Amino acid sequence: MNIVVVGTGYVGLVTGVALAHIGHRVTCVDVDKEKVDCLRQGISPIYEPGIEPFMKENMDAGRLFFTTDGASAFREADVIYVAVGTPENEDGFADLTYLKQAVKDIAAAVTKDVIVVTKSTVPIGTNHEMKRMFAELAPHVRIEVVSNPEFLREGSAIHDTFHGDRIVIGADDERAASVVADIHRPFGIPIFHTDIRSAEMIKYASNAFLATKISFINEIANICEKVGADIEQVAAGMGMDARIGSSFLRAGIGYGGSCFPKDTKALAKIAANIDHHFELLKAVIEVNNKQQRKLIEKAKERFGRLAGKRVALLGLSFKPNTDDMREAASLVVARELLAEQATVVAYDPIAMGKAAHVLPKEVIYADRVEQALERADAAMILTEWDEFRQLDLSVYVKQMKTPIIFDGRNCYALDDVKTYAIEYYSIGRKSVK
Ligand SMILES: NC(=O)C1=CN([C@@H]2O[C@H](COP(=O)(O)OP(=O)(O)OC[C@H]3O[C@@H](n4cnc5c(N)ncnc54)[C@H](O)[C@@H]3O)[C@@H](O)[C@H]2O)C=CC1
Ligand SMILES: O=C(O)[C@H]1O[C@H](OP(=O)(O)OP(=O)(O)OC[C@H]2O[C@@H](n3ccc(=O)[nH]c3=O)[C@H](O)[C@@H]2O)[C@H](O)[C@@H](O)[C@@H]1O
Repeated sequence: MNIVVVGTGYVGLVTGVALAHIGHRVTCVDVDKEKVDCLRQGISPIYEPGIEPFMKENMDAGRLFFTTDGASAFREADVIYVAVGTPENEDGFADLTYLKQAVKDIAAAVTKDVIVVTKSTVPIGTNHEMKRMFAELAPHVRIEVVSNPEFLREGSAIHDTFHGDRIVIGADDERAASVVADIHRPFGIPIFHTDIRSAEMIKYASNAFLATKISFINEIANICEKVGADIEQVAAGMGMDARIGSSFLRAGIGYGGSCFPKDTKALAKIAANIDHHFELLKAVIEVNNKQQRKLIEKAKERFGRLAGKRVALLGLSFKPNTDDMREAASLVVARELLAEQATVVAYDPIAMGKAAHVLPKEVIYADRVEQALERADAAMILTEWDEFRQLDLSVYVKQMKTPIIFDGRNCYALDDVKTYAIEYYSIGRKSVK
């Protein structure tokens, strides 16, 4: 099958490489020339574990190509996957500018019938709007539109693509649905066939539900702190109930990333547009906004004023194993610390390059974790990188002016911390003083 993937971001690149790996001829198209130049040299513009060798293997096998020339690629395509960004608009709704441009580009180029598969997360009704646009802009060919939302996580994107829980295919046309199902069958993942609108909703509902789990466990953690219970124990005990499930019960400083924040807001907006006030989801968002500030609150309680304090920020990306800074808690924490006139020294094993573009310019960057901790009055752990989890706790004692840790990701066992002269504040657990 001759497949084209539009957009070479986290979703497009991983989808393209995976489809090439199972034997298709895949051309990935992006409007960003720099990205395409990089990709052609076998260099991934994003940090995603395992992606580069995987790319190279399929490029060398003559199955994977990268281009900015969408028109030529579209003309040859049997199936076109659309994986462009659908970021948040000013009013919280999904911005469909890139998607609509991709539709126009495809419509202007195709000369034969083709199936367009939407991987991008799009509001309910968007695939039908795309179909309408295709009918208007390219009446000479038949373009079927299939919704195939993506559920991969950054940092484990390749694993998720080959070991996902389900592949959702939303289609009006049975033939198009079966072509897309055949493409995906080699992954050996259960395929769920449904209508287009339900497929679009499955994506938003799934992300909103996972975000709800996180805000729920964070609220329980906040209560645990006040009643003397331990959130790690509580989550473990809850998770043993198969109806609840043990995943997504890690308390912390809230969810970030390119999708939960934008997709929860978009779903609330989709609901509001039809006069449904999604109170539960609004509370999930509100709880998350507060939770991202939790360590600042704790530090203020401990120090009173933060002015003049030197604070080491450990971890800048929104989660480990990615360099993605979109909606990372570090953005909120760094800004607030600087507003309180603290000095911020930051370290991240992978994301510092990207962080420097989006964090305030006053942030100082350290080359190593030890350097970030040097002479610090406090350390704040924002991302649970293995490097921090495995760090010998004596390093905090040795390097810091005062070894006071505010751990937003519960990286250390309380019993371990207690064996050092460390003051330790984490989420939903007793403080160690
Ligand atoms: N990042 C993630 O983990 C996941 C993202 N999604 C959804 O997938 C979609 C893509 O997300 P990401 O991969 O993170 O986006 P991204 O922002 O990393 O990449 C999008 C790419 O599309 C390119 N692009 C934009 N307009 C184009 C056009 N007309 N022609 C060709 N290329 C074009 C951009 O240059 C960029 O390289 C979004 O709707 C997102 O909500 C869904 C599941 C997971
Ligand atoms: O639509 C998307 O883009 C993707 O969004 C999430 O994936 P991702 O954002 O890459 O990462 P997650 O592992 O879900 O983490 C999201 C955020 O939640 C936080 N989180 C996660 C789990 C948890 O128990 N507690 C918690 O605070 C993480 O620290 C992170 O900030 C979903 O897990 C994917 O299924 C989905 O495809």
